Amino acid sequence: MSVAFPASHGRSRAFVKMHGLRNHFVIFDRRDDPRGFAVPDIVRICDTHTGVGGDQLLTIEKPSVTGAYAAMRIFNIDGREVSACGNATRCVAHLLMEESGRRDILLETGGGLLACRRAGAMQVSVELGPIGTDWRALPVAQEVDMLHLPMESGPLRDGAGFWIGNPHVVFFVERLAETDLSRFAPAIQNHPLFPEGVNVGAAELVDPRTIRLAVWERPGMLTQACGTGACVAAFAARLKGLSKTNRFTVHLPAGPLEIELVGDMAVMTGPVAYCCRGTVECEGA
Ligand SMILES: N[C@H](CCC[C@H](N)C(=O)O)C(=O)O
Repeated sequence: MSVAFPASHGRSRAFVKMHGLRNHFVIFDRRDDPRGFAVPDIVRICDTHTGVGGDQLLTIEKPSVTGAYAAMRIFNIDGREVSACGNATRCVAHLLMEESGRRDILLETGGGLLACRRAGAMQVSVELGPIGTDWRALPVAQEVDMLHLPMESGPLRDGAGFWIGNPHVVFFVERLAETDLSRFAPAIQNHPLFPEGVNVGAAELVDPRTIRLAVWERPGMLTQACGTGACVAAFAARLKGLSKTNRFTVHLPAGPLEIELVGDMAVMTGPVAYCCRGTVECEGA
């Protein structure tokens, strides 16, 4: 089945909107469309009041590496391009597997070439990693112990930092329900040690294979789910010696993701869904 993007005319551009655990995305196919998106367009399209509404805008592009079925570019709601998004990867992989009739594809992203495969009618698995533990990868402005970051904000203490295509820090807390992330995470996200900012997770280890997680994403918002954050929380639990298992269920505000750790890779499995499709007006770039 081919994915029916509506026809684009003039300034109107066809989109498909999808969500992965309510982390929602406005997706455009640029494989045969040279027009880019200006920052004000991205901001307006992602805003529910002026556009479609989404946590990120995604574009599907022609791949530049052999073996990749397509490439995906990812833009935050402030128009800044970022290099990874786990939930978006599942959504776009699903769309492209429907288009091609394939059960697995390689998707090129700024954060690497990602192996994606069907795990159910509306379930997709993605291999994310290798997860970087070097301070230079995040990046951090100076050498620090990445498993014990030298900063704190309220209940957020003794965090760990990782690169999984994008930068994350995760803090284990006693009780997530009592952790006001929107109050304490901005000081971490904007800490001078993180010249490119960072996605900030608060995780509660419920039992050795169950984590509750909330993520304050760049550029400064709580999302209903964060796939890369879930992988990093599971990886951090193991590296910090809090758990010895390889298989975790990570419960995000909108529901669970299954994470399997294989060496320094994380295989994330979770749902995808279509929201709507249509056209939106753009100035273009
Ligand atoms: N929600 C996404 C992560 C987006 C991260 C992005 N906000 C950044 O600035 O790196 C996920 O499912 O992995």
